[in-house]
Amino acid sequence: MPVKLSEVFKTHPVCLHHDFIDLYSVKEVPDSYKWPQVVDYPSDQDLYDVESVPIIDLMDPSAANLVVHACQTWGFFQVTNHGIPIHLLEDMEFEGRHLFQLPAQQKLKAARPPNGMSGYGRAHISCFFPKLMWSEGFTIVGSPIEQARQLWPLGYKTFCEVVEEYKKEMKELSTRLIWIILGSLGITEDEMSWAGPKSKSECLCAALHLNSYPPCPDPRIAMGLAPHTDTSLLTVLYQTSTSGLQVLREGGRWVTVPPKSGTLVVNVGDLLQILSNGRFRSVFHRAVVHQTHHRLSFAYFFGPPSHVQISALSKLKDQKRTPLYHPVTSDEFLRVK
Ligand SMILES: C=C1C[C@]23C[C@H]1CC[C@H]2[C@@]12CCC[C@@](C)(C(=O)O1)[C@H]2[C@@H]3C(=O)O
Ligand SMILES: O=C(O)CCC(=O)C(=O)O
Ligand SMILES: [Fe+2]
Repeated sequence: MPVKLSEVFKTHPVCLHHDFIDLYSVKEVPDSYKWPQVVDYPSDQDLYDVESVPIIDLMDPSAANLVVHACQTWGFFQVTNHGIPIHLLEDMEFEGRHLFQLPAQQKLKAARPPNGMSGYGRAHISCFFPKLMWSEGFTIVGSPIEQARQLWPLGYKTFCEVVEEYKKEMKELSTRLIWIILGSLGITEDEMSWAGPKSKSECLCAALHLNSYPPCPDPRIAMGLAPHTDTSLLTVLYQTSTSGLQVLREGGRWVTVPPKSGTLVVNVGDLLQILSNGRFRSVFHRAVVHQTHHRLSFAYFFGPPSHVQISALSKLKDQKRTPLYHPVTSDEFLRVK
């Protein structure tokens, strides 16, 4: 049964108004936010971790090989020389802080409706966990104007301009990265025209999600964003200078991805795992919080058009590998997930 993305969360509405707590004003972590076993939150030690997520210079002649290797071994990598102007990252950070610093009552005016995708609210996965997460989010699917108008009836223009520019640049970078990866599998643009640079922007499914993690009185017992994998082909993440993103390694160890100015984090999503028949892995990650710093991150989820069925690429099947997953559209997949 085909289902729209917006309908997926309908039966699990994340209703904010009933039990809304303004995380910026609480002095102690309430019981509903206490998680067991959030032990290894980032310490200085983690920043010198023996193993770390690869950092790849996209101008390096061997960048393509490094990207493919990172997708196979980590499912995560950081990129430098990615072509996104630093001033745009700074502007986005400024606009993000501007948004989340608004009074709670103002932010709630742009609350995501129970059956919607866009707007202010808790993480969409929140309803699947027994405890609440120490974060707030703002999801943008399509134009941000409607929600931005609720937040700033007179001054919404700059926010929208910066967001539109950011989305445009993110789409270009994601397209470039996905073609590095597909190219390595021997896939040509004719075989997958929907992912090609010439494909119309409205064809592709993309969502921009702004995460905000307010300072937390006791980060050892709170969880910013619970362990999850992303429902995308690729995700491109900008994180501000406070660390918090952690990636799960074999053996259950969480490795921190240290923020580096001007660097972007890229990770493989579930749909690329399906498309690559398990060659590239969509890896669990989470975000922990900080006692004094307000951390932000912006995730751009790059996906196929919602009607396109994703299945193991035939070139990979030809190599006598049985398909590991059923063909699925992104909407169906999100519903099942
Ligand atoms: C296109 C997407 C991808 C979503 C749902 C929808 C809009 C917002 C995304 C996030 C953003 C925060 C983590 C996550 C796990 C969440 O709760 O909402 C993501 C989820 C997913 O990757 O599944
Ligand atoms: O805040 C972070 O670093 C992680 C965000 C994330 O995983 C997401 O938005 O999907
Ligand atoms: Fe994520």
